Amino acid sequence: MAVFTEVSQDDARDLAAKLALGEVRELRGIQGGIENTNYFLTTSTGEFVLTLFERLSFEQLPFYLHLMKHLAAHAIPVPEPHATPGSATADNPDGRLLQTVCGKPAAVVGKLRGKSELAPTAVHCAAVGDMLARMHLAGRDYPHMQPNLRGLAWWNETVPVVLEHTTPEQSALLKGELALQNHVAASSAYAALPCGPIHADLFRDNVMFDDGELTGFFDFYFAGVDTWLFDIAVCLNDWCIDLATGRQDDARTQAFLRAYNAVRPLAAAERQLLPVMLRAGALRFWISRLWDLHLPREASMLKAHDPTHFERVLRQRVAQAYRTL
Ligand SMILES: Nc1ncnc2c1ncn2[C@@H]1O[C@H](COP(=O)(O)OP(=O)(O)OP(=O)(O)O)[C@@H](O)[C@H]1O
Ligand SMILES: N[C@@H](CCO)C(=O)O
Repeated sequence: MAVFTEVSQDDARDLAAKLALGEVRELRGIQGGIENTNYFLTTSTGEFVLTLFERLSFEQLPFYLHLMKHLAAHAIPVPEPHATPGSATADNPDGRLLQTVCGKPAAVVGKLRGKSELAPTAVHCAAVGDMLARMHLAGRDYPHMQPNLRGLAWWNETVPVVLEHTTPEQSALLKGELALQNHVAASSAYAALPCGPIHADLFRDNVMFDDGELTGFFDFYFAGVDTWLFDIAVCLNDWCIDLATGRQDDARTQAFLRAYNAVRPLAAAERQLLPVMLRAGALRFWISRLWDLHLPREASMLKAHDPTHFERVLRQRVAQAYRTL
């Protein structure tokens, strides 16, 4: 269960008072998630999610919290972070969104309606594609900058660490794909890709649906400024594949891309680089899953995600790229 840090009723009462959320009715640890400590917090004024950040620092967090606030203000359905009343200033019109609970950085955001759709149809994929394009456009005037902290620099740092735990065939694939991504990142086509704040982890378990309606994107804590195409690739690799084999599902892929394109048409460089970006998206999560499995955090009592899933997805994407050459 994803409660690395126990929050007491007293802590919750103090926080609710500080944020003017009313009287605490219930505080319940959330099962699921592998990064942060999450609680559902019910008060006399509503339902919220309290997150204690286990890895991100006080310096890194304002980027994510202000991004959520910005997107919510642009009608993108995301959980809205709550500010300490009266903390808004001319320099910081959103107010103080970051709190401290049990010595850790923490935030309280609105609870979204619904549940994740783990077996999506083409209709769900179209809804995600449409909203992702809207989110990218809404982020264009977001004034803060923080790179994708799980981008190419992190892959270059982390691959040598995980290679100790992989077979010779896996090591060859990891090294070859990393070399390819470094080469692509230095190309003029890559430099032409449009960039902005991206979610970077928009898997099925980070989107809510209620009765068929998309009610929100959440878990923005891997967001960063990167290419919009990387966000698209991450989605296609999770929403639009056959989960058993890692193979692309053409109907769902087309539905996603058509809906995205209807809001924001893909640029020529994006069409050109989509196959290699799908490989980048698979590589990113293969690396992080290897890292989470073989270098677990001390407090982790969690079931790590299976890295071989993304090895399969990557091998499928490599084979697919050759087919389209
Ligand atoms: N704003 C929200 N509204 C409703 N439910 C939420 C919200 N935020 C989190 N949850 C619930 O809490 C669970 C865990 O949250 P989350 O996915 O953010 O975990 P995490 O450990 O921070 O991240 P990760 O998915 O990267 O492991 C979600 O699956 C969801 O059920
Ligand atoms: N979405 C990630 C988990 C961390 O957000 C994965 O499936 O590996």
